[in-house]
Amino acid sequence: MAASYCVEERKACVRWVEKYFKDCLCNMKDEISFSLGLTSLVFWGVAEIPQIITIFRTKKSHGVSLLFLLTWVAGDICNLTGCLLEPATLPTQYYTALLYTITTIVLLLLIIYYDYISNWYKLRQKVNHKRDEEEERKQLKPPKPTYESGIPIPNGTLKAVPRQEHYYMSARSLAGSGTPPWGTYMRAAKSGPSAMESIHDSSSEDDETYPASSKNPPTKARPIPRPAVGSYGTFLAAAVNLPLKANALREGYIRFGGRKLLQEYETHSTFGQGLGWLMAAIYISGRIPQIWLNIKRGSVEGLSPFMFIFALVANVTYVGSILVRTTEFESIKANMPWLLDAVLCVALDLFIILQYIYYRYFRRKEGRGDYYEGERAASS
Ligand SMILES: NC(=[NH2+])NCCC[C@H](N)C(=O)O
Repeated sequence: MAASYCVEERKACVRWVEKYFKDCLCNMKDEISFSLGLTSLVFWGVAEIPQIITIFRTKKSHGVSLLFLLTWVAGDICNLTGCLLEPATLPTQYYTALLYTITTIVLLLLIIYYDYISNWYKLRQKVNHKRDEEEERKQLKPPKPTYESGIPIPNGTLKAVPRQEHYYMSARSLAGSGTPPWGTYMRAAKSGPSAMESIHDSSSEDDETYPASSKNPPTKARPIPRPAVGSYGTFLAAAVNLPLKANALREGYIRFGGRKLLQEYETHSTFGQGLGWLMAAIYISGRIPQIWLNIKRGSVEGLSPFMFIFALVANVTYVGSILVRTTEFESIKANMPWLLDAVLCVALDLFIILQYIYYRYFRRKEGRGDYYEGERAASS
């Protein structure tokens, strides 16, 4: 790639920055701006890691507001698109947006796992365990035969059948019916002939009849076939490709002098600006659920203060990177949603950090916070 040249400074752009960030550093101001942008990128890259660790350690996510994280993801989508469409934004802004979108999605998946999937799995295990116990108990103590209840057996003489026998027979008759188990058609369509083979295999197993007096009655649950993993692979490939495509779009804009070109297409810029303002509104309002959650719980247990400290540093350096680069009114105006958002988020993060200090160190001593209650319960 041919290095670009700063006409004003009469020197080549910094090569690696141009190569990897598509940015040209001509002078000291550009270099400071880029360093600040890079600092912001690093801080955003690590900001959510302390919260991820806290959730991993406690296996609970009750300290962080799910709504707050959802607003982050919604804001991130607007941000990414806005950065792509607004030519006045810096390349580091775009890469930062890409990075924190990924870390927030990881954090969100972790919360969904601990709050929903893991709980649901534990509950299911409990239910299964209970059912197994009940079944075991039933088998140890077979119920007394009843002669009034039960489904009449076709071709059968009207003789009294003990209840337990009815249970085995009806289960077997279901297994032997022409209806294949749920999902087997799907497996056949996905995996072709080999799947058909396995279906036949399993149905031949089903066809085996177990005498009612057999020592091993067919009480074992039949495994339900799972869908093939291929479809997840397709999804993953598409997801990985998406940022690359977005990047290509951005690269295309830049290569063809896109920043200037896009400025000529007012509609793009207006749309980018609109998304920028929407993003700012979403990000700013997103802090409210977290502040409210802290107040409601009267505690900050399970919340990592480092997430907000790092976010604060990241937002300050982000503002710095924009303002150091240019003080031209036009550029500042175009970057206004990003600047305003970062400044207001700094103020709100400061508030959350103060909340943290209050609930963690002052309220605790007063004996009203969760910590105090928890400690009291543990010591008693
Ligand atoms: N997923 C993220 N971390 N997004 C970054 C949000 C940036 C925004 N200025 C804020 O502090 O809320």
